[in-house]
Amino acid sequence: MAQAPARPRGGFAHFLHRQHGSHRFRRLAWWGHAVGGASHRHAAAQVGGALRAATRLSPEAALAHWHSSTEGLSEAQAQRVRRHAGPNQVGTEKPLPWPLHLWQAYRSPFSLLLTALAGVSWLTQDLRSATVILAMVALATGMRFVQERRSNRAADALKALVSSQASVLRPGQAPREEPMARLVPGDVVALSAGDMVPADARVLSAKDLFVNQAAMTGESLPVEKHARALAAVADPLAADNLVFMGTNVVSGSATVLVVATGPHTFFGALAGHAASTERPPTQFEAGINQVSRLLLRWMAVMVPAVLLFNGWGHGHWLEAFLFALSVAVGLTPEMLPMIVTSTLAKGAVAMARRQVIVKRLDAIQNLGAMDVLCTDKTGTLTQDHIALSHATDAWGRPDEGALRWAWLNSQHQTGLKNPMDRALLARGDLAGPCAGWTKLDEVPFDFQRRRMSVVLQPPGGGAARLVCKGAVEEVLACCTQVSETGQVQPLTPERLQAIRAAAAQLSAEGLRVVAVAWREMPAQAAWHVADEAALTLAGFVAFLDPPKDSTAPALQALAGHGVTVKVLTGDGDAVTRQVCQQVGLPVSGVLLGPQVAALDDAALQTAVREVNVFAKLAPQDKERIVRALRAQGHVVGFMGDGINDAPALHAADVGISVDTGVDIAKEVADIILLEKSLLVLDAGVTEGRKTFANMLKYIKMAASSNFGNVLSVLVASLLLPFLPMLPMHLLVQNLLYDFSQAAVPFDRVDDDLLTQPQRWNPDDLGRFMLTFGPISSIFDLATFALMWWGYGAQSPAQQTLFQSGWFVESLLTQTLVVHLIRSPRLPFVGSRAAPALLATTGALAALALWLPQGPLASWLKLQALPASYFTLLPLLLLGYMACVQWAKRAWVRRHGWQ
Ligand SMILES: Nc1ncnc2c1ncn2[C@@H]1O[C@H](COP(=O)(O)OP(=O)(O)OP(=O)(O)O)[C@@H](O)[C@H]1O
Ligand SMILES: [Mg+2]
Repeated sequence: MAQAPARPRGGFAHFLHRQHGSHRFRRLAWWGHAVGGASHRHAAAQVGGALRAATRLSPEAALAHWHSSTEGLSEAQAQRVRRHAGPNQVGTEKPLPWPLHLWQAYRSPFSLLLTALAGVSWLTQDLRSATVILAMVALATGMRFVQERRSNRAADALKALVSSQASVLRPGQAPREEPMARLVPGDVVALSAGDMVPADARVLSAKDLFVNQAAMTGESLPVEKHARALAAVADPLAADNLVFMGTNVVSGSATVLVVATGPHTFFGALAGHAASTERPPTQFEAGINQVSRLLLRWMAVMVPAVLLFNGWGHGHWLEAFLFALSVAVGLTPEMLPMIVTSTLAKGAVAMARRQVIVKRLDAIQNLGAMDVLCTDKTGTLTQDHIALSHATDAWGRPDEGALRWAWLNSQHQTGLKNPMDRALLARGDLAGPCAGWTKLDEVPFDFQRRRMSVVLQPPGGGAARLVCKGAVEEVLACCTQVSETGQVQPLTPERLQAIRAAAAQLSAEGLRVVAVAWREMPAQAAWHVADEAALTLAGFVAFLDPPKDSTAPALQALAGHGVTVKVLTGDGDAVTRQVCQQVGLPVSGVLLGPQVAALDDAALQTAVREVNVFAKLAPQDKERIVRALRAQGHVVGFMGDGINDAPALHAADVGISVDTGVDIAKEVADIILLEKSLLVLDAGVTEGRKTFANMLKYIKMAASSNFGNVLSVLVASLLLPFLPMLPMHLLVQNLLYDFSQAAVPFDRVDDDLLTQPQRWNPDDLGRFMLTFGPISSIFDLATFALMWWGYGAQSPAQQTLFQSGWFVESLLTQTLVVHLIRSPRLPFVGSRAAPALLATTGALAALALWLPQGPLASWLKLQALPASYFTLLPLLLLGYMACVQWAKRAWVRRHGWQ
C-alpha cells in the first residue's frame, strides 16, 4: 500500500487543504505513504535529545529524571508542567492566529485582481469605482474570513466530541481518561491494544507490547517494545523502549512515561517540517479544481477578446482595460471557496444533530456519493452487546467444562477486552470455581491466528496449563486430542468430522462460536505461539449475537437510496449467513478470507462484483476488498470499529467508525457515528447529498450566469459604439449577486434529488454552462434591442439610459436564475427555496429596481428608467423563465438532473 506522497494540485484543492485543516484531525498523516528522506532525518536531529536520554535510563531512573513516580504525576504537578510545556498538540492541530487567517482569506487571485483594479481606478481619479471595488474586497474577504472561522470552530467543536483520550495515572486514583492534548512530560499513561500512542514516551513496563510504527517508519509489521534500558542508540525510532505519537498499539499492554509532547515529539517535528505532505486530492477536490480550470480557460479567451473589441471599437484603451478586468472579475467564481466551506460546515453541523460527526469536512461529499457500503457484523448488523448462550463439549452436548477454561482465559488475558470476553466474565458465579489460578504468561490475540492463550498455574501447584480460545478452525488446527466425558482421546479424522459438524450446527443457529482447548506444560521462561500445539479440545462456547431491530429497516432505506451493503467480517460464514437472513439481506455469494488471499487483484475485482458476504477475513483482506471495489469505479464506504478494520477504513473513500471504536479506527476514519447504527448512517447519507446538491447549485448558477453575462458583454462590445455597462456597474452587480447567493448553503433540496448517490460530473457542468448561459444572453440582447430602438439609446450621450436598462434586466434575470436552477421543477410552485434564499434574492430584486430610480443613481452613473420599461420588463422576464424552464425539461430528459 505504499503510495508516493502526493501534493494536492491546483489552487482550490490546496485551499481546501489549508482551510479545512484536514490534517488537523489526523495524527496519521503518513499512513500508507512512503516515509523517509530529508524530512525524517531533519526531524530525528531535532527531537533526539530527550528521547536518546530516555532510552539509556532504567525505568526507575527515567521516572526520577522526569520527577514522576510509578503512580504518575499529581494533577497539581501536571498543571505546573503544562504551563511551560504547553498543550500536547502538533502545530497543524492548532487554529491559525486570526491576523494570519485574515490575510489568507484576502490572499486570493480574485482579491488581488480587485485591489489592482481599485489602484488603477484611484490613479485615474475614479474614486467612486475605487470605493465600490474596495467595498467588494472587504466584503468578499470579510465574509470568507467570518464563515471560515465559524466553520473551523464548528469543526473543532465536533472534533472535540470524538477526540481520542489517553488513560492517565494519578497517585491514589484509578486510571482516568483524559484528552490527549492535556498530557505533559512526566505523565504515566496506560496503553492497551487499539490505543493511539498519545505522545513520545519511554516504556516503563510492557506485556507483549506490539506497536505499529508504519506511520513513522513505513515498516508495516508491528514492532515489539520492552522496558529494558539500552546502550547508545543512533536512531531513536529504532529504540525498542520508546513509543511514538502517531503510532498505535496492535496488541499487548504497557505503562509508559511521557517524555516529549506536542511540537517536541518526533511526529510534531515531522509535521512542522513536512506539513504539506498530504494524501492525493479526493474526487471532490479534483472536481472543484476542474471547474475552476474550466472557468479560467474561458476567462483566458473572453477577457482578451473583450479588451480588443472595446479598445479597437472605441479607442479608449484604458477604459477598455478596466472594463476587461471587470469582466474577469465577473467570471471569477470568487464566492466558491466561501460557499464550499460554509456549505460543508453547515452540513457537518446538521449531521452532528443526527449523531454523525464529520472529522474531515469534504468526506461529506463522499458520503453522499457512496454507492457501496462495506460493514462489519458485530454491533452494526447485530446488537452491541454479545450475551453468553451456553457451553458444549466437542460434540455439541451441553457441558460446563469448556466454559470454565474460557472464563479463566478471559479473566487473565490483558489484551483488548472484546465483547466476548466481557460476556464470559459477566458470569460472576464462575469466579468461585476458577479462583486461585495464577498467571504465568500470555500469548496475545492477533487477527492472523484468531486465537489467544494464557498460561496458568493451578491453585494447588503442579504443571502449568496453557489455555487457548479462538475461532473454531484456528483452534482445531492446534489440537491433537479431545476430551470426551473426562477422558482424553486422540483426534481421529472421524472425530474431527463430527466435531466440525457440531460447531457448524451451533453457527447455523446464529450463535457465535469459539473453541476452547488446553494442555499441560512444563515450566519455561516464556511462552510463544509455537506452544499452541498438541492441545486438547475442551469444547465450544456459544454466544448470542442477535441482530438489531433497526437493521432491517435501515438496510431497506439504504437500498432505497441506491447504496449496496456488503458484509466484511472476521467471523465465520455460517453465523454471518444466519444473521443476514434475519435482517433480510439476501446473500448473493460468500467468499472466505483464504479464498480472497488466493485471488490476484484482477480476479478479486471480478469476484467482489457479485459476492456480498465476506467472512473469516484478516485485516488486509478487508483492505483488498475495499480497494477492489474502488477499482471497479464504486465510491466505497467502510464501517468498522476494530484494530482489524483500520487498513480498510483508510483505504475506503469514506471511512466510518463509531465513538466506542478503538482509537486507531477513530483516527483513520473520516466520519464517526455517536451511535453504531445503520439508520444513523442512512440519515448521514441524505445529509451528505443535500450538502453536495447545494454546492452544485451554486456552481451551476455561478458558472452559467457569469458565462451568460460575459457572452452578452462580448456581443455588445462588437455592436455598440459605447460600453454596454460601465466597469463599476459590472462590479456592483457582481457584489449584489454574490451577496444574494450567500444563502445557497441554507437552501432546501428536492427529495427526489436525494434518492441516488451523487457524483461529481465536471463535464456535465461545462455543458450546463454552455446551454444555460447563452439563454440569458438572448434576453440580454432583447433588452439591448429595446434600449436601442425602443428608447433610442444609440449614442454615447445616451449610454447611461442604455446601461441602466441592462443593469436592471441583468440583475433580475440573475435573481430568477437562482430559483430556476436550484431545482428541475417549476420555480416557486413545484419547489420553493428556503426562506433565507427567498429573502436575499428578494432583496436583490428590490435593490435592482430601486437603484436607478433612487438617490444613489447619479453616484453609480445610472439614471431613472421610463415607466413603459417596467411594463415591458415583466414580459421579457416571463419569456426568459419559460425558455429556461423548457430547456431544463429537455436537459432532464437527456442528462437527468443532479
Ligand atoms: N477475545 C477473543 N477470544 C477468542 N477468540 C476471539 C476473540 N476475539 C475474536 N476472536 C476470534 O476471531 C474472530 C474474528 O474476530 P472479530 O470477530 O473481532 O472480527 P471482526 O472482523 O471484527 O468481526 P465483526 O465483523 O463481527 O466485527 C472471531 O470470530 C473469533 O473467533
Ligand atoms: Mg469488529
